Amino acid sequence: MAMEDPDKKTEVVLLACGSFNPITNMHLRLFELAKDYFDETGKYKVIKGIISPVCDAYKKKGLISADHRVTMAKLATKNSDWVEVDDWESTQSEWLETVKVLRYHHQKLLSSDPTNSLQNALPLTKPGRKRKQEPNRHDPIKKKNQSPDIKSTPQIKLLCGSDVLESFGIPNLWKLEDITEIVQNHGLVCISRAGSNVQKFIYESDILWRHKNNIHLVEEWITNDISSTRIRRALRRGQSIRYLVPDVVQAYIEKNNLYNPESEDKNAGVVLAPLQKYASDSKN
Ligand SMILES: Nc1ncnc2c1ncn2[C@@H]1O[C@H](COP(=O)(O)OP(=O)(O)OP(=O)(O)O)[C@@H](O)[C@H]1O
Ligand SMILES: NC(=O)c1ccc[n+]([C@@H]2O[C@H](COP(=O)(O)O)[C@@H](O)[C@H]2O)c1
Ligand SMILES: [Zn+2]
Repeated sequence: MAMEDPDKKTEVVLLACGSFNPITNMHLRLFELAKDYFDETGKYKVIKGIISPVCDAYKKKGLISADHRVTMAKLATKNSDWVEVDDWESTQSEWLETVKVLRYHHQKLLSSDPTNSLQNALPLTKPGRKRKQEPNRHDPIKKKNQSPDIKSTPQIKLLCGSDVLESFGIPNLWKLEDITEIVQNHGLVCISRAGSNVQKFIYESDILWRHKNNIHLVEEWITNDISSTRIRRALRRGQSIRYLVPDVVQAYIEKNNLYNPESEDKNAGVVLAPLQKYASDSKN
């Protein structure tokens, strides 16, 4: 039997995309749950977590400005030594598909990796020269053949709750090619509730079933139904949100009076960006 070599663990970066309107303790828990899961496999090492708040052009009802959402996420992760906030997606003027955010962070990891010879040979910014898609390192054989001092670029996996996975089934919300690229080239980590039917959902989808080895289901045993919607609702009703969001986030919300009936009316009656995009696609 092969001995476990800690140096040969596959490094993983977790990327969570969402509104974070506002960030809650549960969002932070997602990262801890996923990290524990990967640690326990003995095969992966989570080296970083990235929170990427969606941009304002997503047009979700009640979505307050990205500036505030990013600031709150940064406050919430100030004490974490491995989870950080990236504002690249949030500062885009148009809504971006999640797969594009994954691609961006994958490229960023490649370009920051000094041991990556592909990167040295093909500069990212070279115009008119299309980079070949970097093969992912899901092949354990390939990994074993690498010399121990050469670290492969980490894999970047999309971290989400089961509602996001199940939203793959909503018509005109996700493109099949995007779902395919996410599960085939990157991977998905889904935090699910005990007894949730994510497994059935995967079973019923040919594409998810084909790539089920790249979909990690993490069971959340200490269940917690905190959601941003409920936080905003409590705030509108003047109820306490203490212990549901970090104290610094609560203080920031109160100081800036971020959530009220008016803010909840933002984008009322506006169609969500992906629905707008793909519904018009299917008409053309
Ligand atoms: N209680 C939870 N359990 C599992 N996943 C969660 C939970 N709350 C949020 N998530 C996940 O966090 C990510 C960001 O979600 P989002 O910003 O929509 O937060 P939310 O709390 O679901 O907000 P909203 O109520 O506005 O939809 C998503 O992947 C979502 O599935
Ligand atoms: N086709 C897509 O890539 C697609 C569709 C719907 C939502 N999303 C993303 O999923 C996340 C969902 O966030 P909410 O649960 O707050 O709506 C957002 O980051 C959004 O950009 C992506
Ligand atoms: Zn949500």
